Amino acid sequence: MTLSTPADPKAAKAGGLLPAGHPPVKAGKIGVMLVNLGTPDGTDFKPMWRYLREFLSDPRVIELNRAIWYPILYGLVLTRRPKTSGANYARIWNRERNESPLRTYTRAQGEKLAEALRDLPDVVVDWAMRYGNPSTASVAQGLVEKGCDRILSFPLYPQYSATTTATANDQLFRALMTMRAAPAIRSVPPYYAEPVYIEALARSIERHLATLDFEPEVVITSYHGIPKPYSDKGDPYQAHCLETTRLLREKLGWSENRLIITFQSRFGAQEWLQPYTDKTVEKLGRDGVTSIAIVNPGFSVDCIETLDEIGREAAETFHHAGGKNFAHIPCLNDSAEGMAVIEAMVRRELSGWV
Ligand SMILES: C=CC1=C(C)c2cc3[nH]c(cc4nc(cc5[nH]c(cc1n2)c(C)c5CCC(=O)O)C(CCC(=O)O)=C4C)c(C)c3C=C
Ligand SMILES: [Fe+2]
Ligand SMILES: [Fe+2]
Repeated sequence: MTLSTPADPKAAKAGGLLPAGHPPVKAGKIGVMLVNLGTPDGTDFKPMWRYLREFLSDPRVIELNRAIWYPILYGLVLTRRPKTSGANYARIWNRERNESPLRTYTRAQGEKLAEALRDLPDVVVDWAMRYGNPSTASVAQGLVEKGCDRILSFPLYPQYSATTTATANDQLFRALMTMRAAPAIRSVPPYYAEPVYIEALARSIERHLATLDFEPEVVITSYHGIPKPYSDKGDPYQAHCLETTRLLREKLGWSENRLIITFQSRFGAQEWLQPYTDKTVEKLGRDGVTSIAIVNPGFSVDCIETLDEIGREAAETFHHAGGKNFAHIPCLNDSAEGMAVIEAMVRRELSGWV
């Protein structure tokens, strides 16, 4: 069959040259997909078990040999953790929507981004999770069905780690494996040093500190940790975190003693990146520091790790160690500063496609 160049290029995009009987070809749209980590569908044992099983079965997250890990996972972790973690999630649950804050904020980011990109009529925005719902596969499929033959995926992690960014990308490509007409893919790179991100963090910190009735002597930038061996083997995550904190310190004009870096959320027995957040908070309290604030630059939205582990646990640790004033600075979430970062990254990475 000879195909001739159509007078209307849009007709070619829509499959205008197809032989009779060929299924319609949907094309011409560009999907933008925000991807966050994932979260349980409920706080009861079953949904917690399902979420933790999917998360902790990911070999990017737990690198142990499966023959060693699965008996521990199924015999120890999944028999206890769904209950204890579920109780923590219950404390921060968004009861109005019956969902976790991570999902509420990620949805809000998606909706606000769609609004901000209204000048790009061929762009369709959606949001997905690496673990749980809405799944990466279902959202990618939905975008393709809407006519997206290109998808820009945005793993919402400012600092790259194989345990987060890489596995989000893996999951998207895994979804493409079952598609006959798979879209072209671009992925937003880590943005740990982007001026728009550093500026947003600095403005957000200043704005929240101005609302406090005390001035923190020390502000901690607390990042989710990873096991130290992952870092030693070449995961650039620690370097990205150190650079974000350095640039933030520079932007705020603060000293190395005023803005410090720690790592939180240890899991399992091995050593994780240090210094640990909980130990540091305890030491500051014991050393006579009376006022501190903690900010979580590595979390795009507030979640169990920021609201409960920092907002509740770290505050308790500090008070028990003798500290007086504690503040948790919210994540960028869907604030104007936060949306400026997401929009700037997306517009830049869409170049050549729109
Ligand atoms: C070995 C285990 C884990 C690694 C490695 C890990 C890396 C990592 N995680 C985040 C971001 C988040 N983690 C969250 C929750 C969470 N993380 C782990 C374990 C590892 N994370 C567990 C078991 C959980 C579930 C909660 C619990 O049971 O303690 C979340 C919050 C999700 C939510 O629903 O609110 C985020 C976000 C990063 C950035 C990271 C490595 C850089
Ligand atoms: Fe985690
Ligand atoms: Fe935690």
